[in-house]
Amino acid sequence: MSLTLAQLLGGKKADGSVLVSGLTVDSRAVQKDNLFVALPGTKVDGRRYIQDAIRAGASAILTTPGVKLDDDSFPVVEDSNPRRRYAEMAARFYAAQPAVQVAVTGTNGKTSVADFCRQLWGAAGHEAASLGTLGVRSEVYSEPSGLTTPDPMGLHKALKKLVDAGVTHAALEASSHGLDQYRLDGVSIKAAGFTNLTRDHLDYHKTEQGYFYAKARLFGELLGPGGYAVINIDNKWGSVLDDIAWGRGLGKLTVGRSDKAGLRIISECVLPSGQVIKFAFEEQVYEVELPLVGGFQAENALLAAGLVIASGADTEKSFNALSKLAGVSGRMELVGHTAKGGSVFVDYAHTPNGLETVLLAARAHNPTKLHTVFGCGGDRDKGKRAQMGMIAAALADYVYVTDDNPRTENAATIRSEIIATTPNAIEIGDRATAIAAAITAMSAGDMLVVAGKGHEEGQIIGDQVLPFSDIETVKRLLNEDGGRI
Ligand SMILES: CC(=O)N[C@H]1[C@@H](OP(=O)(O)OP(=O)(O)OC[C@H]2O[C@@H](n3ccc(=O)[nH]c3=O)[C@H](O)[C@@H]2O)O[C@H](CO)[C@@H](O)[C@@H]1O[C@H](C)C(=O)N[C@@H](C)C(=O)N[C@H](CCC(=O)O)C(=O)O
Ligand SMILES: Nc1ncnc2c1ncn2[C@@H]1O[C@H](COP(=O)(O)OP(=O)(O)OP(=O)(O)O)[C@@H](O)[C@H]1O
Ligand SMILES: N[C@H](CCC[C@H](N)C(=O)O)C(=O)O
Ligand SMILES: [Mg+2]
Repeated sequence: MSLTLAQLLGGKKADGSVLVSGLTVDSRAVQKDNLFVALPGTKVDGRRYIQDAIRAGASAILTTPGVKLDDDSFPVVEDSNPRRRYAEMAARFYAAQPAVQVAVTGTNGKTSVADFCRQLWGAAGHEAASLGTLGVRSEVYSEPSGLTTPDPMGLHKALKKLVDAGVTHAALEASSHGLDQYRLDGVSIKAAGFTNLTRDHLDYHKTEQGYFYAKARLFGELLGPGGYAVINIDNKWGSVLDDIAWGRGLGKLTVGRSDKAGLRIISECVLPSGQVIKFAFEEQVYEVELPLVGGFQAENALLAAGLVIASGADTEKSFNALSKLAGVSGRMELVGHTAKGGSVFVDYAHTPNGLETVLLAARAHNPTKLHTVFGCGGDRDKGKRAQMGMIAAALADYVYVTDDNPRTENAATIRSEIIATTPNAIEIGDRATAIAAAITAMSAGDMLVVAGKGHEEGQIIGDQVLPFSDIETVKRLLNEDGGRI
């Protein structure tokens, strides 16, 4: 499959004889007639590899203005924002996207909301997909993913595969890195969702404002005229996005517990493995039994309902389908019970607010004692560590500090940065041993939340990924303990 460079530029002036067989940002992956996108990176300058790419068979280059090539007749597209241009070109290259697409951003809850949208559309009879941390998921086509928001070529290739397989509705996760790097700028979005914004990724964005601006691009730039902004307004940043949406004349639906929310949670009644939620929408009050644990899951489920309704789904059917939602792997997932009668949950909380939220959700079930096992990822925002330690110390009765994905950092150093604020923590570096110690210590009526890795099936140590799953580890230990799954 090849297009001309002129076609990729959307009819803008360019040599119609230059053929492009694919696009890539990595000179090492260049194949014959590929367009190489030479990007100034955060670690190295991709523009240094232009000659390598030409030697490997590239037919054209996309890069920033002012780059001099050995052969000045070689086709070069200059753009002061090459990442955005790359995303637009990737969209033209694959030229197929599901007719109804929504994107969701926020620090916590993106994967859950995207998954719930897929399920709600599925219940309405649509062929639907979700794309994000859990990969590309649909009944007809699935693939694993490396990134929450994939690189534009990977993303548009997946969207085309979904369309070819018959998918008409898709929910995409928009990570702050993805938005900041314009990965989604070629995607047509009917509605955009916001869950919340709390501390994360300050290693990359530096300040909370910088982090917010990246997320705000979804509402301020990506969502086109006629689009719908579906915003949880319980968080202060939600109101700012609400103003942005108002200023741009976008459709708006606010969600949350606030009196001002258009889709408003009135109350929740906790059940052993779910909750009854009462909520109001357009002068009507609804009551639904939601088979998901935790108030935050009610917020995510209603945001998903808001997104599917804003993008055309039937209101009553969407609300009714909430009672059939399946939990998302590794998100407040009840894995089983110990022989003595304690319950064990696996959750993906990897931010201070995420950990606080799940521990409070667990507390709402009145456990006799609350235990938690967690660590923090290496090569990621270090400021989260002391905050997560403090939160665990305040909210759990027993805290086990263990390893998450140390990546290239020293695991013991990461643990010590957490333990600095949780002095009574039990430190056990080996994650399976830490989970085993917590399970052994549990009594009847206790709860354990194993946090941080959720659905993950590997532990990243150095540049190796070793097989490891919290869910499988808990199952194995509960079996050994004589408990039930
Ligand atoms: C920090 C970050 O987001 N980095 C992204 C960024 O890379 P970079 O600018 O740092 O790349 P670099 O290493 O400096 O290299 C610059 C350029 O030179 C190229 N290069 C490099 C060497 C060479 O020999 N030839 C060559 O062409 C590279 O391909 C690159 O295009 O741009 C690259 C594409 O050009 C992305 O692949 C890369 O994502 C990396 C893989 C990554 O790990 N990103 C993570 C942090 C991420 O995006 N995570 C979010 C999750 C966040 C959340 O959950 O909230 C996600 O969406 O998954
Ligand atoms: N609405 C919410 N408010 C606060 N915490 C939440 C909320 N939703 C999820 N969480 C917490 O965040 C964890 C991750 O949830 P989820 O995977 O849906 O988020 P995400 O935004 O996709 O995360 P990532 O940034 O890794 O892609 C959950 O396991 C839970 O601990
Ligand atoms: N998308 C998140 C995932 C974190 C998961 C946690 N297990 C870790 O490794 O820090 C990030 O890249 O920050
Ligand atoms: Mg996610």
